[in-house]
Amino acid sequence: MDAERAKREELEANHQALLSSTKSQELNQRRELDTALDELEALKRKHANDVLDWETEIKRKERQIRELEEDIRLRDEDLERERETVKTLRATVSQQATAQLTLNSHVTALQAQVTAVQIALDNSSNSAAELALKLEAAERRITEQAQEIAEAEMQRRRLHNMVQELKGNIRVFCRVRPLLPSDIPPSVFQASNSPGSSSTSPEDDERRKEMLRAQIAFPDKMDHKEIVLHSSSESATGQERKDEWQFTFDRVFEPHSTQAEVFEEISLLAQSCADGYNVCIFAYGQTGSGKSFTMEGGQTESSTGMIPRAVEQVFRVTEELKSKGWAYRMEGQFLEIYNETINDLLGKGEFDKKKHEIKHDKSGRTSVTDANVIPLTSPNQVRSLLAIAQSRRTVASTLMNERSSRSHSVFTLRICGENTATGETCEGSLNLVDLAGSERLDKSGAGNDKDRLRETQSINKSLSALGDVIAALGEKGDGKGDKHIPYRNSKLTFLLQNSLSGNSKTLMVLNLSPLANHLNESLCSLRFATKVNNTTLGTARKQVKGA
Ligand SMILES: Nc1ncnc2c1ncn2[C@@H]1O[C@H](COP(=O)(O)OP(=O)(O)OP(=O)(O)O)[C@@H](O)[C@H]1O
Repeated sequence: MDAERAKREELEANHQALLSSTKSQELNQRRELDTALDELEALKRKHANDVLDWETEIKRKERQIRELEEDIRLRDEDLERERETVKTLRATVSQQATAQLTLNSHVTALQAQVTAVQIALDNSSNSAAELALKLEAAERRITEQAQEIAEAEMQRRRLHNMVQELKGNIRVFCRVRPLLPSDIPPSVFQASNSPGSSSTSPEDDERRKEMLRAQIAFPDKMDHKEIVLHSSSESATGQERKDEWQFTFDRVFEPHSTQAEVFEEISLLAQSCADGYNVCIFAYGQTGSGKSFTMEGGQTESSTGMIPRAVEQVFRVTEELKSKGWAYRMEGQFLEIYNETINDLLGKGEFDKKKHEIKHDKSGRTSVTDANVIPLTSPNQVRSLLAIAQSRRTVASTLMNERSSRSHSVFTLRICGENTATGETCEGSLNLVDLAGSERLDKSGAGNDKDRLRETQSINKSLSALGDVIAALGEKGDGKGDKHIPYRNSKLTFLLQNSLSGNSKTLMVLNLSPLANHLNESLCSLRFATKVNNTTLGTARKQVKGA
């Protein structure tokens, strides 16, 4: 029994020990469990945090993905466009390539042509070189011949000049101006353009112009010395009456003659003032007949008048004579004679109020008191002086020419030369005179206007004084040595006294209007010029020519 008890006790003890060990084990396990639970809790929290972080990250990534997807979409679009462009470019490149091929074939064809042309050109330049040589030789020949012709012409002119001088020192040229558009009354054109008119052809216009023209013929086609005027009229008995007037002058210029052609004939005369002659060139004729055009000319090179051409010629000659030891001094004076009063056209101010007097000294020099005498250094300077003078000229309106010059203008170029090598000196003068219109009273429309009447009377007085002086000089040449020369009858003749007598050379250019309306005026002018032409100035007698 004891044993059983002991055993039971042992068992109880063991059970007790086991229980306590189990208890402590349980305690331990519980502690471990708590720790594990704590850890689990911490892990759970961490996990929740991690989950939150991941969710945020995922959202960010999703946004990035969306952005990337948009980017990709845009890029795809770009790519598509680029592809289209590439496609178009490929098509263009392919077209260009085709065009290039075509061009290449053209270029090849052109190169072949160029080669052919080059060969032809080489051949041509060889023949051109040969032709150039021939041309050069021909040009040389032509230049030589032209020089020979010019020398022969100069010789002819000199001989002609000598013959003229032997005949006497007064010459008369006659120049007929062309018909101007301003000569044609508007009614002529109205008639040709009126609705009822049967024809408007240029031939008809020409025929109508022909009716306005005076019948003037120039029969002498060789020497150009004759002019013939015709007129036909009806007599009181109804019969047709034909008249013809024939005149001969030293030279007759037809309407188409140029300023250069007229000057050619007077160039020797102009240059002889450098040899010490007194030269006087007058332009005579009715208003509007072309005196100012002949003497002063127009604005263009070809229409330059006798005054600027003569001045240029004198400058040229004096320049040429420098090589022969001559030195020249030139001076100019430009006067106007209006109503028998002298105006200085080179004076200062708008109007010349000074009273000028003409003086002749014993040595044959003429001077005008208080008139400006300007040293001349170049033709250009003379041109500007002429322009100043022109603007100062007295012009007034008459029925016959709107810008009618109612005064005489006298341009004087005085030239003094000295030859330092030979000791010679010479003094000459060139007077270029643009006379006032020569028409008679009734035609100029002066009848009703007192001032115009006075102008016309003084113009007529001085022109007839000029005629009388020339006639008296002619009679003196005829052997009536003591013949009185009425220089003092007009300012014009008194001013030109020394240039009209002695060794002076005088040329009168008679200007004529081409109009039938002016035929009577033209006849008066032609008769006056014939009287002058039949006069002898100087030593020899001029031959009388028929009129
Ligand atoms: N040979 C010509 N060629 C062309 N036009 C000319 C010619 N002669 C004259 N004329 C023109 O005729 C018109 C009248 O000429 P200009 O004024 O020279 O006449 P004028 O005789 O000097 O007249 P005025 O006595 O009034 O001075 C001008 O318009 C001028 O340009």
